[in-house]
Amino acid sequence: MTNSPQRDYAIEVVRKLREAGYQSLWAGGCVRDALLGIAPKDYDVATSATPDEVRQVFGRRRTLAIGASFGVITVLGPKPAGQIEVATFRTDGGYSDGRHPDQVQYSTPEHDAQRRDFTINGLFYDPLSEQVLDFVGGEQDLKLGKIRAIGVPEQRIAEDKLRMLRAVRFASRFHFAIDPDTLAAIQTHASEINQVNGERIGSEMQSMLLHRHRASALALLRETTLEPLVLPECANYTGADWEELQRLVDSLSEPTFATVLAALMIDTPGEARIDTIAERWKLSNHDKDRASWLLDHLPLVVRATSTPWPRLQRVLIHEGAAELLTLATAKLGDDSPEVRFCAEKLQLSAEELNPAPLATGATLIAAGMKPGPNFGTLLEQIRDAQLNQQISTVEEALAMAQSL
Ligand SMILES: Nc1ccn([C@@H]2O[C@H](COP(=O)(O)OP(=O)(O)OP(=O)(O)O)[C@@H](O)[C@H]2O)c(=O)n1
Repeated sequence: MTNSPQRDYAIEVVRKLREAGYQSLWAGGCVRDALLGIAPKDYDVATSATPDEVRQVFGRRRTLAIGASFGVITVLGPKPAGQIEVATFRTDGGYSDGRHPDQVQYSTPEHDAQRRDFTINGLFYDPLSEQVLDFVGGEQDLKLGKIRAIGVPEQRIAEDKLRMLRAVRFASRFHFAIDPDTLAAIQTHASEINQVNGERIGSEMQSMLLHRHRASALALLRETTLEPLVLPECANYTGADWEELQRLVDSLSEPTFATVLAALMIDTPGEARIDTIAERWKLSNHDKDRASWLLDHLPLVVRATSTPWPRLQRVLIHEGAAELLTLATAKLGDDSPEVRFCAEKLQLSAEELNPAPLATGATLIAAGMKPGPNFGTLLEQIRDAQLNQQISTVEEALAMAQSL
């Protein structure tokens, strides 16, 4: 694994705690990723030190205690290293809200591993001796390519129903299989995913769908029977339409979330299609508006070669144009005449593609025209004439305004 400031600091944190007499190890997702040869996006440290003791070791000014009631202290590293979450080994009590433990009891690495979701996420690693500590069979499952709940799958799901979607996310991300007992438990309890708040579901779906294995995620959502609950918009696709939807999302090249959403809704009729999902997942206005814009304007690109140029030009100068082209390319293929036409136009210089308007409201007022309700339409017509290269000077624009 290559060194990074974050990794170096995560080793340093383990060393400092060890020097102060506490047990300390890397834990969870970072161990899994490192063993898979993937650079972890963040490092979590688990320790026998209590939150107060962690703060003493690193100093109050270098720590944040936001998660202290769950045994988690954030240790702030030097700038490029970012921050490391240091969690005291714990056994969680019941989860009456399905998310937060009712009470937290400090414990040992063995017990701490048992409270985690899947075996591949239940591993510890000592970066000083380079030893893996595995109490749950996670190393074996990493080799076998298996997502297996730790202990009794029903219990792990009952503690946090979102784990059903996490299983799909990890299985699709790593191309792993969900172990039969874990899969059966998810199928039995799928309807309980409705108890999880929409925002958490949305953010889980976002990371699943942004990953390039998003087509496998869709197939797994169907297999686990979670699909009609989390993505009912796609649940009616069958046969060739279902195959086409998977092909389409698979062909998206490094899409934004809005682009994936638009792809998923491409054949869903109705004005409110994006609004419904946006409401359900509490999407940002940006994602919601952009996805709707993409769906509204895709037909213009699909007919690019017969769309009047100013109309298409308006679309291509919009800040969503690159995303629209990603969607159109996935739909039509990168050698389709329409996609090639738009891609070529996008290569034009900014001045050619988006020349400064010859006239604005202020230009018309300065020329003595009275502002009125028809000003907007007038300016649109002038802009169209300019983009069509029928006029090219302010004088011509004013003459046109006065003649309309
Ligand atoms: N519902 C959850 C969420 C998290 N965890 C545990 O907490 C660790 C960290 O969780 P998180 O950061 O959400 O996920 P990662 O496994 O780090 O995965 P990612 O790379 O997607 O962040 C997990 O590895 C797992 O051990 C869990 O048991 N149950």
